[in-house]
Amino acid sequence: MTAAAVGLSHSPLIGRNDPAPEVLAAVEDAVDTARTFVRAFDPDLVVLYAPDHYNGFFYREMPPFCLGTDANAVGDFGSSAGPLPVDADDARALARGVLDRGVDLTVSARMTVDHGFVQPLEVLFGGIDEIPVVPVFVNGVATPLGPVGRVRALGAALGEAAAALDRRVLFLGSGGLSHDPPVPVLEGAPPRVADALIDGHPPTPEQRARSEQRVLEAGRDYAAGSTTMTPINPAWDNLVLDTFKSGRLTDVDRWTVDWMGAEGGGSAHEVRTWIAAFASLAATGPYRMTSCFYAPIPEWIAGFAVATAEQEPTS
Ligand SMILES: O=C(O)CCC(=O)/C=C/C=C(\O)C(=O)O
Ligand SMILES: [Fe+2]
Repeated sequence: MTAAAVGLSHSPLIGRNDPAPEVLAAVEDAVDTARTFVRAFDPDLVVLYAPDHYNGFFYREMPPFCLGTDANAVGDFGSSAGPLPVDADDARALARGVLDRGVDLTVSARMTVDHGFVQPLEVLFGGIDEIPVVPVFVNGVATPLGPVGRVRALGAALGEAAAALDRRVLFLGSGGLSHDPPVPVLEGAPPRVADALIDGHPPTPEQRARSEQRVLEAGRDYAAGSTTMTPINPAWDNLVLDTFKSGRLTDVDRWTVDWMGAEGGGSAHEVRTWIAAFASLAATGPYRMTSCFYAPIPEWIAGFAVATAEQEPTS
């Protein structure tokens, strides 16, 4: 088995509230580097770790992580809708492998996913149906959140299980570093919002358009400097990226939920997807980061990063 990893921030504001042309050009360059890396690696399976934003997972029962043997995208924020080409046999084998290694993984035979899953497939592969995937939801939004070390354990167990497949596997983590976009919170929510977060009533097109407009306005306000959101934190983002770069992944076991939220804002927990992806790669042997780009981009409400990593060649 051959493995590689990519971490890629997502934002619903990409293409809708873009930064200055020179910033956009730098991001496009970095994403191009990642695309070239992926093309050269030529994966035949993508294990995609991504969060959800109350489109597929709700408080009626909110797992810390869940592997899909089948998945359908809702098409929020202009992302593609429809089925993901899930490799159900590999998905089942990986689920068994993770459970065998003592990580209590939830499995879904009909997973609903949103832009968190779709955007990296569109950005890196040009669409959602270009490559077989095994989608793995990693909760990075809905509190309470469990210990970060368990996410590392999930990634490691899945990486070990993947090593048994005769595959070229790309572990892909989707999510921002420090960022605090307007995502609804159950605690203190008005009854109508709480009901939606618990039961997951699919929004009407008008409701979806209103919440997308809210995020767009928040991005504009944030870029203009008038906001109450937690600021993007480049120092923390660089600490996080250095952790992946150095391979000192056990450091994350000391990261607390409170610390991450205080340093990086309410959606900083999405970086759990990167932790899972790098832990999966690390479980297959030593790795090295081959590219790493970072920029704080207020227009996207994102500490935005893209990084690629490959296995160290064996001598
Ligand atoms: O307001 C809503 O109902 C949805 C908000 C939402 O989905 C925001 C998503 C933001 C990100 O995915 C992000 O910045 O990571
Ligand atoms: Fe997100």
